[in-house]
Order: sequence, then C-alpha cells, then structure tokens
Amino acid sequence: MQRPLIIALDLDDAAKRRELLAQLQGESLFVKVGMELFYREGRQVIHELKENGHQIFLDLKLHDIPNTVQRTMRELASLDIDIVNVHAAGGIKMMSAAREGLEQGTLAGKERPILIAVTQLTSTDEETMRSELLINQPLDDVVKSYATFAQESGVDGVVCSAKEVPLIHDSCGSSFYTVCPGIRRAEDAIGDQKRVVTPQEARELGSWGIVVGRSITNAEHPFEVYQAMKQDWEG
Ligand SMILES: O=c1ccn([C@@H]2O[C@H](COP(=O)(O)O)[C@@H](O)[C@H]2O)c(=O)[nH]1
Repeated sequence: MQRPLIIALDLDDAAKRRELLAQLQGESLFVKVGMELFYREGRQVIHELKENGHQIFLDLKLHDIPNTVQRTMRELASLDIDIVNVHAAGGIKMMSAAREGLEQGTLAGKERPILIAVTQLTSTDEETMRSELLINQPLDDVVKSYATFAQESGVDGVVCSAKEVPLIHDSCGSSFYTVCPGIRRAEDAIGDQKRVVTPQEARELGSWGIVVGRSITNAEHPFEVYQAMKQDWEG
C-alpha cells in the first residue's frame, strides 16, 4: 500500500459527498468514513465507495469492553475495509480483542483490515490532558506508551500527530503504521485541532499516512487544494 493522503469525508449529506468525489474524479482515492457518515448512511456507504474503487479507513474509534469490541470488529471486518481503529485508552485486553475479532470476521480470500489505535486525539494538548483527563505525564510519554501497548496487543499502528512519529518509530520500529490527522497548510484555519503540521512536515517527520478533512472539504476549489497538498506530501 502506498503512503496515502486520506480524505476525511466529513460532509453534511450524501449529495455533498458525491459532489466532492466527483470533483476529485480521475484520482485513485483513499477516503475516511468517520462516525458522522457511518451513523448517517451505514454499511451502504461502504459498499458504494468500494464499488467506485476507493480504499477505506473506517474511523469509528471503538472504545468498549473487550467482548463488545471483539464482536463489533467481527462485523466490521466483513465490510472488507482497509483500515479500522480503536482507542488505545481501552487497554491491552480490549485492543487484543479487537485484533481477534478482525481475524474472525475477515472474509475468506481477503486481507485482514489494518488495525490502528488512537493514542491521544490531535485536538488534545498537554494542558487538556492534565486538567480534564487527569493524566499528569508529558504528552509525548503517554503517546509513546500507548503506542507500545498497542504494538504488544497485536495492533498494526497508531493514530497520532506527526509530531510524535519519530518517538513512535524509536520505540515501535519504522514499519509500525503512523496515520496522522491534524494536517493544515500554513494558510488554513486550525479550528479545533491542537497538534498540527503541514503535509510537508508530516512527510519529513516520517508519517506513513496523513488524514485531511476541512482543508479540502471546505475549499472553494477542492481538487486544486487536494493536488497541492498531495504534492506537498509526496515531495
Ligand atoms: O486524533 C484524531 C483522530 C481522528 N481525527 C479525525 O481526522 C479528521 C480530521 O479532520 P480535519 O477537518 O482535517 O481537522 C476528522 O475526521 C477527525 O475525526 C482527528 O482529527 N484526530
């Protein structure tokens, strides 16, 4: 799999989603289906995107008891998606259960979806961690430990800010997947994100993949922004 620029399809409705994809037509796309889209359109949207040849990161960030996560992953694996995720905060037993469920649900002759774990949301900073999540360790140490626990659980990689990729490579090796949201061009509004880098910085820091939402979905000319960001990312 090539190092992807993954487009977050966070749009108001199916018409806007189809319109955006039509504008980007001609490109082979890697798209992210988040909670908003999956809860609105369900399994059908996965079938539609696959029929149109797109690769899919299903970003539902499961976080529940191990039994529930295992059974849910079994269901999601049958969708034949490319990447799926959990919250590392669910712990080692939950992450191992997620991997087991995926293996059980993967269809004969298909590859098991890549499983990644969210370390700390890119909308979180150290101050929020300390004052609201009551985590007193430095953010980098928490991300590094969660990535190590994820790897010990049989998870294939993490969701993190590109800023943390070098330290994750140090502890988990450079073949451990690092999927990085919180991507902005210098001129973009940062919005609710806290740990932000440009596509070029993400490349230089060694990220495996980047996730881009509003910079493209809110752009007046999405195709131009997509191409510019892709060029920046690919170098
Ligand atoms: O830590 C995380 C995990 C997931 N996301 C998701 O990525 C996109 C980012 O969208 P932007 O509009 O580019 O900010 C969005 O779907 C999030 O749910 C994340 O941002 N951070």
